[in-house]
Amino acid sequence: NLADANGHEVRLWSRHGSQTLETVLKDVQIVLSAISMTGVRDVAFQVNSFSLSPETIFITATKGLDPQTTCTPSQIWQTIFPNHAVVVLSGPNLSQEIQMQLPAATVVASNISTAAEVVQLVFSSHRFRVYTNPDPLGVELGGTLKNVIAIAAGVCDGLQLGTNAKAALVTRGLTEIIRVGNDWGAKTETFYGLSGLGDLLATCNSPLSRNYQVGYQLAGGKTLREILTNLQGTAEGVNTCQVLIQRAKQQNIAVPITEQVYHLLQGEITPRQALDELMLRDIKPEYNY
Ligand SMILES: NC(=O)C1=CN([C@@H]2O[C@H](COP(=O)(O)OP(=O)(O)OC[C@H]3O[C@@H](n4cnc5c(N)ncnc54)[C@H](OP(=O)(O)O)[C@@H]3O)[C@@H](O)[C@H]2O)C=CC1
Ligand SMILES: O=C(CO)COP(=O)(O)O
Repeated sequence: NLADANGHEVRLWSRHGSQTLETVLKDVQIVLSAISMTGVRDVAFQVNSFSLSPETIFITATKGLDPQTTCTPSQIWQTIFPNHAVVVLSGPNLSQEIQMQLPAATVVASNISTAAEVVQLVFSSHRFRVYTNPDPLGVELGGTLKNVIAIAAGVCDGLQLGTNAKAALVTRGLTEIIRVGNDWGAKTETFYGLSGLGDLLATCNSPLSRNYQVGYQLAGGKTLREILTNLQGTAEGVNTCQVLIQRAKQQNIAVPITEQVYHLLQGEITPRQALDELMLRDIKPEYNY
């Protein structure tokens, strides 16, 4: 554990553990939430029922969107804890590689720069390089939206479409992420950083990624149900795709790759049909300058 290695006292909580959440949170200075999206609101409300110091900083590492409200996890934490600093931690951080102590970098982002700097110090080491960033929404959306593109990248590799196709998919995927992110209020530059392009590259190129695995195995002919039953951990991109489609429709944003991933996950089309749909779209300029 990175914070533990830096000499900090770290306490872990899981709903299956023997200690109550209240006991674990007694007198803590920082609360790091790395639960999957489905549990965020519920756990945040539980935490709110305990008395915490007003100085307590919340860190959120969850990469998902709330199906009811389309809110990001940090927006949920900030709404429930309006007077606390909330920091988003996100980057190209495949957990198995971090556990193997391989070198990695990440981003900690907050509207309150001093809180981001505190968190930067807690986790920084010779094997984990931590950058601060003042755009928490952009950092969070980069980590969240890339999961949908990672599903598409897994399909691309599963169908053996080649390196050119993969490069095109990932690049146009980033364009799509930026379009959604800008509309949401995030800064374009953030998506070219570690939590955007960086995490997109890691996730789209690694069989360690659960989201990539979903796409790869769909291309291999498995059903989504079969894949999710056997998957170790959560592939957030499956739910994120649904929420993203909803939001893109509301806001009238073009998200062609996400649309095909959505139809594929719904079982409405085959991976080959999704590819044809993408390739046969109307021709257009690369950018609307
Ligand atoms: N910020 C970053 O750099 C990274 C972020 N992530 C993100 O972190 C999140 C977790 O990933 P990961 O650990 O791999 O996922 P897992 O599916 O392995 O773990 C999810 C955890 O959330 C817990 N959980 C879910 N719902 C609840 C609930 N209602 N109450 C209490 N606990 C709950 C689960 O508990 P239980 O075991 O009891 O079900 C489990 O411990 C995901 O959103 C993922 O995208 C992942 C990698 C890097
Ligand atoms: O977000 C991740 C790495 O940064 C983990 O990706 P998966 O959730 O697809 O495994």
